[in-house]
Amino acid sequence: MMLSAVLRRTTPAPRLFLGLIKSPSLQSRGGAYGRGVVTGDRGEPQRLRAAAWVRPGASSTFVPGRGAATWGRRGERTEIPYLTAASSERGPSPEETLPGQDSWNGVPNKTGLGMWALAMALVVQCYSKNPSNKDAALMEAARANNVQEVRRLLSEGADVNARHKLGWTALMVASISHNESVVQVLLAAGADPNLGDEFSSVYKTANEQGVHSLEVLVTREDDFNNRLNHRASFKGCTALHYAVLADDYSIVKELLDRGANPLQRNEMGHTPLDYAREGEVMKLLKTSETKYMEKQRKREAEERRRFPLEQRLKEHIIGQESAIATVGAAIRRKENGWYDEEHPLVFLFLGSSGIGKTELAKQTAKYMHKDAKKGFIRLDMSEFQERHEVAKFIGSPPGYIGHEEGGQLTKKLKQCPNAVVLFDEVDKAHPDVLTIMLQLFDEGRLTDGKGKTIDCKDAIFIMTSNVASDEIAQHALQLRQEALEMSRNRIAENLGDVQMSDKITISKNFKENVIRPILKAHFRRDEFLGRINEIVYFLPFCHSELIQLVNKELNFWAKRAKQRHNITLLWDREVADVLFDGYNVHYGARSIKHEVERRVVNQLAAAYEQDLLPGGCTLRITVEDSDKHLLKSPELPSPQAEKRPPTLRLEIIDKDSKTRKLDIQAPLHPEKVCYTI
Ligand SMILES: Nc1ncnc2c1ncn2[C@@H]1O[C@H](COP(=O)(O)OP(=O)(O)OP(=O)(O)O)[C@@H](O)[C@H]1O
Repeated sequence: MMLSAVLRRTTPAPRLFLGLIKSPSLQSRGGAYGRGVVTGDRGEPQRLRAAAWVRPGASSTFVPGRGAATWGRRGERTEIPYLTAASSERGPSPEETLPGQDSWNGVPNKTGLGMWALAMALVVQCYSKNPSNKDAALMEAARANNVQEVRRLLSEGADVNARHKLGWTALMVASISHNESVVQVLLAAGADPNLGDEFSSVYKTANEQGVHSLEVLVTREDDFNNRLNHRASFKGCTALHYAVLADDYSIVKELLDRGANPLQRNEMGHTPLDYAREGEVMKLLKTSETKYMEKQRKREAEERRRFPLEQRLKEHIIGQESAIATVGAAIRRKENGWYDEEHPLVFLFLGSSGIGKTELAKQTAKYMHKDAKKGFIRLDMSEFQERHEVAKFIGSPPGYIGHEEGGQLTKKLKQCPNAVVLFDEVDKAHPDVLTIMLQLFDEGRLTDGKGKTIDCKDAIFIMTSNVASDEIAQHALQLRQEALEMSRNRIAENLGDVQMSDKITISKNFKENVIRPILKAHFRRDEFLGRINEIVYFLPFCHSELIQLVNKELNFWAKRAKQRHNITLLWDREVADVLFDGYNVHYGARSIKHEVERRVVNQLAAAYEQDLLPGGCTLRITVEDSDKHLLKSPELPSPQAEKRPPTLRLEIIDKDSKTRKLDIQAPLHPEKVCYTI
């Protein structure tokens, strides 16, 4: 079924025939489905190709050299220009017709057959025998099974993985054409057997590239063969897919031995095995799949051991160590097969705004899926507050508006049933939506508005909520304050080596006695809470984490300054202490981002606009009156701190290391005020 979908139908109508002319003395070979090939034996002429659509039953006469094709019925002629480049060769006389023309266009030219020829003929392309482009020549040699030429071109620097402008590689061409020796030479030269074809179908590729579909068809059929269905999509097909389509055992084996991935899917989601016929090739692919899976599993396990998930997450997320540890442990259980296969993993992320809940979900999706776009589904649950919005979630039933569109969740889950799904602000969702989610978490499947069931036991569901965030923040601040007090006392009592630790963990007691009742009151359903595998707590940032966040943000802008304006941006250590003052526990890391934009980036932009920043300069951010600035912890507001707020200034470091403060005019009062924030 699958195979026949990509192989051509046997009675196509209208038919296409092609003419390839190599020299004036013409011969023709009849081909299947009306394909005609005209070849010659004199000189080293240009190769010309022409194509025309002919309805079955029409007769045709091919008149090369005069720039016209004639399709006739009992001698009537309709002339269509088609061979503009033919004049470069000594052509046959205009009236010369092709021997065997009846067979090469595949239709009888006897009387009584109507010329309802829809004929459209055109010049497609003109190739010289020795194309200056080595990569194109390599493709040609691969197609023609010219091993020596392939070797020569490779030794002269042709790119073994170069693509035809329509998307395929020489290895794909050699694989579909049964050219085993060429396949061997290409693989030995480093051809990647796992590259996917960029060619989709004739019509789609023609559309995408803005080329006539006939030109695409002719080119494709020339390099591949005309048994492939030009309506089917070949995007993502590897050389192995093509070797399987050609049912060529030796080439399939060669490719597999050289690292071809038998599990690689094309864009339609099919592996090479899906196209295999019963027999040796199918057997070989089945055993290779099993071996490859085992190898892949070992490689991934090794990778995880060397570079654990927690470490990856910490590269992007500052603090939130216990959240990272909880998520990391659950995913490790799942990856190593220590989990309940009947249910998906469900997390509830709790904490105030801007402290990394969404970021952790995103990074988890990135880790789990190479295709981060499909592998991460995010739904803002505040869009599902009304009962009727359930339909938006899973799709409307038949007869209702939007039935055809499908649901926001179901549509995306269908594309990637093992995605990481983020339900943002789940507390805002209507109870009916929660009921559907409960079914999803419980059974690991979901039925959409069209009655189709999507199995998603392998998905990871993450809900976020700000419910109880004040309680969590207060509790964390209190714990931190207690820890700080204890440290201070120990210092006062001179107890020696005291480590001031910012790290705290929420007690089990607090979770059970404070958080659970709030959640229960909110979600009103024990079974809903019961289906959550892990409730993950996100805590407000401590001092050292805030300094890291400020530096992360400044680094981001320094990178931008370098990339966009070739400006090197440096800053004093105290700058971070000043900027972290902008932290607001209700907005989390976002408040730090805004503070950096307000106090640093605004100055940079104004200085740039006022032409104060020569290209390639080095800038430093400094703190004015830094000695008057007393450090304060965000969670411990101190009354004596900062009587006069410290300001940030930009200075240029000259080549002789001398510094010069920039006089940036405040944009609203350019004549008066100096810009310092
Ligand atoms: N712990 C963190 N480490 C690094 N960056 C962070 C952290 N927390 C937040 N950010 C940054 O702050 C911004 C907002 O974070 P995020 O979207 O994860 O917040 P959230 O906790 O999901 O908040 P909300 O509930 O408002 O959606 C993002 O740009 C993110 O990169």
